[in-house]
Amino acid sequence: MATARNISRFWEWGRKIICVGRNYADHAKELKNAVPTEPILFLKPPSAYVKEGSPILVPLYTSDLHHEVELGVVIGKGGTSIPQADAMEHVAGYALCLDMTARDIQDQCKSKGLPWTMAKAFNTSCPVSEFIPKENIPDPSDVKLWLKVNDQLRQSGCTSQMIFSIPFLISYISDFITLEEGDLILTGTPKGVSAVQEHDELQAGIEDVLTMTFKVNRLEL
Ligand SMILES: O=C(O)/C=C/C(=O)CC(=O)C(=O)O
Ligand SMILES: [Mg+2]
Repeated sequence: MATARNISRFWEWGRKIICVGRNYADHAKELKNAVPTEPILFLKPPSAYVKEGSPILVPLYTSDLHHEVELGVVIGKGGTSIPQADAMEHVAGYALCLDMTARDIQDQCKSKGLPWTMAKAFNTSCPVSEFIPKENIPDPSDVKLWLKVNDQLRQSGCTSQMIFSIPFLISYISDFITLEEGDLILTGTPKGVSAVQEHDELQAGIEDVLTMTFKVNRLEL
């Protein structure tokens, strides 16, 4: 008999991870990019997930791995062409997420006009916290996020700074990618992204909600 899947373990479901890029003007500017007029999207595979207790692995081909702290939205009810007014009914909850990015590889991809897959979608590129039920974040448009590397504050931002809101993103994405229960949307990072090294400890948090900690290791051959 099939057992019911539990949304609080969404990372085990094998669903897609849809990421929004340059959704904070301060981050777009720090990397010398234009502020977008439409959402910029890319994907990570489910093999990108890593949970606390397991390390973030630096791919062998990068020497500039960056952290990006982001609010993740966990989809509870799937849909296509979801109206913005109904979008929040499709949210089961949230997760604190890191969009680990091989910045040197991303820069190479950008200059060659190639997709960002090697820079963004490698194993362990999506560290995630525990599932946060929707009720625990009554106003997702006013959530304070922070990230420290070895106890030094690197990122501090608020979802109120997002260019495209969560309801808008859900509606926009669902117009051409059907959203399914268990999908995760990464909503973009505020400024302060920087490089991490082997043996670093990353600590990130959502103010008044939760914190999470990850060690960085280099992938062994
Ligand atoms: O365009 C760039 O140089 C970099 C963009 C990103 O990495 C976008 C994000 O992932 C983000 O803004 O969160
Ligand atoms: Mg990102």
